[in-house]
Amino acid sequence: MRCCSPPRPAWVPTCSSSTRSRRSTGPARAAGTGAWDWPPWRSRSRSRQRGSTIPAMLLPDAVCPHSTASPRLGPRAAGDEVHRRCCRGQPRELLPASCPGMAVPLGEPERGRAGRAGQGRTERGSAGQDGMVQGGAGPWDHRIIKVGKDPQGHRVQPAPTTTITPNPEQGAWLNNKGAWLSGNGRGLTEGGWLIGGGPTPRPRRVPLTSRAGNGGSGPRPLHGADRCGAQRGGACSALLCPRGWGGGGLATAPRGSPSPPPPARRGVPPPGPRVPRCPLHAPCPPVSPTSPVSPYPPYPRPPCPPISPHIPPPPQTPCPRGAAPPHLTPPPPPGVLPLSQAWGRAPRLPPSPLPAQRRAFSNNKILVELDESAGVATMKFKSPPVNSLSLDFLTEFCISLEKLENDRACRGVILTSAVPKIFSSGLDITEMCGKSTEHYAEFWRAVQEMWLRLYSSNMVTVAAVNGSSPAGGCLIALTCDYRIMAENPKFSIGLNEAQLGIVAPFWFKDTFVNVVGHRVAESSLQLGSLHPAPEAHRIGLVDELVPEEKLKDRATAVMQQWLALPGKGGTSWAVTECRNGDLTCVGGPGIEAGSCVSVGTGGVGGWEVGKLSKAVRAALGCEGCAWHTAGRSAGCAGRLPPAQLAVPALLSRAGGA
Ligand SMILES: CCC/C=C/C(=O)SCCNC(=O)CCNC(=O)[C@H](O)C(C)(C)COP(=O)([O-])OP(=O)([O-])OC[C@H]1O[C@@H](n2cnc3c(N)ncnc32)[C@H](O)[C@@H]1OP(=O)([O-])[O-]
Repeated sequence: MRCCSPPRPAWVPTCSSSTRSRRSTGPARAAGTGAWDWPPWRSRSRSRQRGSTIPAMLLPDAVCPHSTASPRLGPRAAGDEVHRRCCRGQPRELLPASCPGMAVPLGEPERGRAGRAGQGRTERGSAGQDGMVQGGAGPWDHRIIKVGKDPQGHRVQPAPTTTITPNPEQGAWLNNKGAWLSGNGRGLTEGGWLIGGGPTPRPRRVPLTSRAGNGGSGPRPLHGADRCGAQRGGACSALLCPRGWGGGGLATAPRGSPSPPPPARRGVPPPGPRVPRCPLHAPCPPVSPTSPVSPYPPYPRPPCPPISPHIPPPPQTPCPRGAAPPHLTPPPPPGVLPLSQAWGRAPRLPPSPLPAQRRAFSNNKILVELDESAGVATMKFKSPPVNSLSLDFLTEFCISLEKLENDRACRGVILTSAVPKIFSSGLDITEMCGKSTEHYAEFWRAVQEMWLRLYSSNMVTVAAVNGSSPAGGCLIALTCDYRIMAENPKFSIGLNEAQLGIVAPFWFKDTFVNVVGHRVAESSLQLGSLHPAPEAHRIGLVDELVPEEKLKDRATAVMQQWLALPGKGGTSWAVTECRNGDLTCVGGPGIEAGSCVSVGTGGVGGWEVGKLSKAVRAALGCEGCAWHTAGRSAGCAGRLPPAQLAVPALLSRAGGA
């Protein structure tokens, strides 16, 4: 603990009276009382300033209580020692009168020597100047009075005395406020003012061994070594050391001596200890706990956590991307678990097939259901009571068929009825009587358009006849590629126009002949027969009979069979287009587009060229075509002459069938 250290004003000089007493000549204002003639600029003359100290001998010589702590030492020595330790740095007037240190001079007085003008440099030994460095009694007690000159040498108003404290451990200087001081090469500065001392150590100023090499073999003689504070009993101070470590700056350090410490930055402690600073003297004593070494208490660092010798593995987290599908993961070797099981994760199931995408659209007459995965559409007639082929029905039929034609996902169409026991009753009789001519023309164009579109469709067409199908209904079934009829004797099918007193158009007849043959067709057409399902199957009017409940599945199976053939739907016939009365083959499997050119004017119906005679094919100019279907455009259908006249006329022009 520190004793005798009451607080004092910062500007009050410390213990300077005793150090000045020996050489001062001026009278003391309050001799024996400890009063000070201070500050010096208040004195009338400089001589009075220099003599305004109280001789230490005049201080009361009492017994310091600290002297009892050192029985080995005498009263004076003990008091000196105690004062050095405990009472240093305190003004005399604040010390107790009983302290023997009051009667003990605190070391040799160090008077500043006037520096050269303009440099602000002060050196010891020049008493009576502004700068004054006073060697303290202890290693940390060095008092410096501001020189009263700015770094440019101009005389300025002196500032209060500043007490600096060297910190050998940290290699820096502290003022009495605990702030770090810096040096400018000519002395320590504080706030830009030179506060005394000689040149302070510069950064990395290596001992001048090179100078020794230039001027001699050994180190240069010490300059002012007798004034070294360490030799006087105190520790070496860089400021007071005559060897240049802050004091004289003229000596050369011996070889191998440690480098001088870099100048401490204000507020930034230099790294690492710097003792000893003087290579000639003993290391500075350890810092006394009572010394104002560092204003900052040691920062209590928290203890480091114990290091466990075993570092547990990180927790296993499932891979966000998951494992590869099983079908892509090679099977592990025998006896080795797959990674999915080793990681405790269930294997990923194979990707399920895409759900069947179904689309449906309907109108008032027809319901269309398209299975995109199968590429098959189902057209269900829903025009009760008998699915008669009215103008509206035919129009809706053509629109729905065209939609499916343009849909690349559709490759086949199954035609069936949503009306029980009735597939279609044929042409709507009400459309053919009591109407205008324009209506008749429109109706017949619609009938021909329906037939042409269905006959020339690139899609596979399968008729699932699930009810009676007379006349026009039979034509729809005959136009399809395949006919499956419900095995019900009550359901009948055929061209019965003769029973109505009308003649079936030639394209009705030709389509019928193409299916059942000429003789059967001739007999059936002449009689207008309706053939029950078994008979229709027997004459070849339908391809097969199946129970009604299996009609849909059978139609689907037949469709898959057809779709499995090469080419879309396995169509093997060409399509021609009628332009200005000419039939032009627009292409087909194995047939070059434009290779077939028709003859004559006027429209014709459709034929399968293979079914035509050689003369007809020669007349059409398409002998090279194995299969030929004519007529597709509406304009062609509009100019289509009556079938009864068209075919004979064409055949007669070609030279007869
Ligand atoms: C160049 C010309 C080419 C011509 C081609 C053709 O297709 S010509 C066409 C040749 N087509 C035919 O000859 C078909 C003849 N019809 C039949 O054979 C039967 O009606 C059936 C077997 C289709 C259904 O028998 P079922 O017992 O289940 O039924 P149901 O008999 O009780 O009749 C119910 C209702 O439907 C009515 N209606 C029927 N058909 C048509 C029609 N086509 N139209 C309009 N309406 C028709 C019928 O009048 C009745 O109406 P109502 O009196 O209730 O107001």
